[in-house]
Amino acid sequence: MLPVLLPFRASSLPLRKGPRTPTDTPAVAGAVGEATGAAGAATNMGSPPDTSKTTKLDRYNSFLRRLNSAKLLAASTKLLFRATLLAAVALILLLTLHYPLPLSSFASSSSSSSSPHRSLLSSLASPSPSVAGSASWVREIRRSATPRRPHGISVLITGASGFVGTHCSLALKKRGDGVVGLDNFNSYYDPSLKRSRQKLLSDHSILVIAGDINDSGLLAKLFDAYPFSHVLHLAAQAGVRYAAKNPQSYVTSNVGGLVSLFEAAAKSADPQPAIVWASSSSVYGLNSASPFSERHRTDRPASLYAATKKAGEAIAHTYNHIYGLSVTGLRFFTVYGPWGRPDMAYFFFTKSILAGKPITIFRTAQGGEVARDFTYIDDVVKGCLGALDTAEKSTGTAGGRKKTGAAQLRVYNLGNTSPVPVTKLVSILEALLGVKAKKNIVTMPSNGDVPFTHANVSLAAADFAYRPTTDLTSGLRKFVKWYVQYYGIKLKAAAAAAAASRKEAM
Ligand SMILES: O=C(O)[C@H]1O[C@H](OP(=O)(O)OP(=O)(O)OC[C@H]2O[C@@H](n3ccc(=O)[nH]c3=O)[C@H](O)[C@@H]2O)[C@H](O)[C@@H](O)[C@@H]1O
Repeated sequence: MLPVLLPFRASSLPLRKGPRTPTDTPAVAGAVGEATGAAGAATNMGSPPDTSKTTKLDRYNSFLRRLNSAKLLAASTKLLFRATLLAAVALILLLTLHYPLPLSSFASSSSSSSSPHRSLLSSLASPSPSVAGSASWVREIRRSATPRRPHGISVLITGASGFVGTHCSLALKKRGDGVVGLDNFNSYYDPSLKRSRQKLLSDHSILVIAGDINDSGLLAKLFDAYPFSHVLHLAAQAGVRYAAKNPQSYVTSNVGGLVSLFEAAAKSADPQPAIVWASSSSVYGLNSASPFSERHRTDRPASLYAATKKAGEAIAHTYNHIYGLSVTGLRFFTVYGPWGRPDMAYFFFTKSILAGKPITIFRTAQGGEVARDFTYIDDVVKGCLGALDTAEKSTGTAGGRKKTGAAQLRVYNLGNTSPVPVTKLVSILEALLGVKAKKNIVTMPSNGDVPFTHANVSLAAADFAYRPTTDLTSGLRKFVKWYVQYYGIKLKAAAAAAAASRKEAM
């Protein structure tokens, strides 16, 4: 809320308008009063005082004094008003910087331009942010969080402007559930893509709050604003190889952020929500038994990323055990699709292939193919919704004081069940883009990658009918369609340019 200013109305004071005279200033008015008084005293010595004159003079003097003190008051009031106004403007500026615009303040024009991210940037300039905790902020949250169907759920989605977060938000909203997003819009990859996703969600009346999961005050306010039945916790530092470059960011988001969220859910939320969160197939690490089953060992992570996700599963156990939080971990297997993550291979391969630039394809130390159980986003979304729908209530009391019984604790693989070599992924992309890739085949660097992943999803199939249905070619076709539309690429022209640059390089 903006501070409400109630300025004095200087004009309501009895001040004379018109040109200034010497009596307009207190110093001159005082001098006039004193001189008149001295003259009066001299007259008193010789003859009876003309009381009518002195009384008039006294009245006149006192009127002048009142007039001048009123003017002084008016002048200082004006000064105070201006200073308050200035301070208010400074405060508004400060708050705008700290709390970027909520989604609802975006222009609601549903741009059909080939590059919506550009139109979004202009809409970001629109003012009127709501401050966390203010009445209008709470109203916006309640509007977005309230389900529109009988028995609908209300979900707080962290990482809502991320890849999986965006798709899950839309799917939940579509079926009538309430959704509020939280995202810190960090710059791990192009934040304008995250803002474009936010705009997409805005167009579907989904509010995304700009904020960090490590901000426990903000989390408390969110849980105060609405009794969310569920949290879908997707905010994380993703990426396997980046962990070697920026290890601390993984600890901050995937361990610190997770604890911060569990703390708020256990102790601030009333009632405690059920939590579904994103773990990762990477927890299987050096596991060689295949396909990966939830019963397999996960104590040999190959990257710090994997180690923080594994730590998350252990932390989930603790909060479930102590506070009765209902927690479900989902081990995602290399999720891909429209609105995807630019740090992932399928995404940046596409960009490089279209630009006629070389791509690096890893092979194992033994010279074998590296393969992934690439999973299409729509299948993963179905898995997320299935997990939310079958999540039982938490059993802890508000304030995290005690639990009334054992709470649900689950973990599921969400994969595609059919690993595909990376070389095959590249040849599918080449066919879809109509461009041959320039390939550098190198031995997989030992910075966290594993040679293959392969999901056994029988547990998710049994518990919430999870059945992946999208093969890699169909899924990549949808991705490429989105990619060229989003970036405004004319595929034929791009293919011709890439072919020309290939010829040049030969
Ligand atoms: O499912 C998972 O557990 C993980 O999936 C992905 O990790 P990753 O499978 O390594 O996905 P990409 O980075 O897109 O790599 C895909 C495949 O391409 C290979 N690759 C990657 C990069 C490159 O330059 N060349 C290359 O051949 C990788 O070795 C891998 O086999 C995500 O980045 C993680 O956030 C997620 O948790």
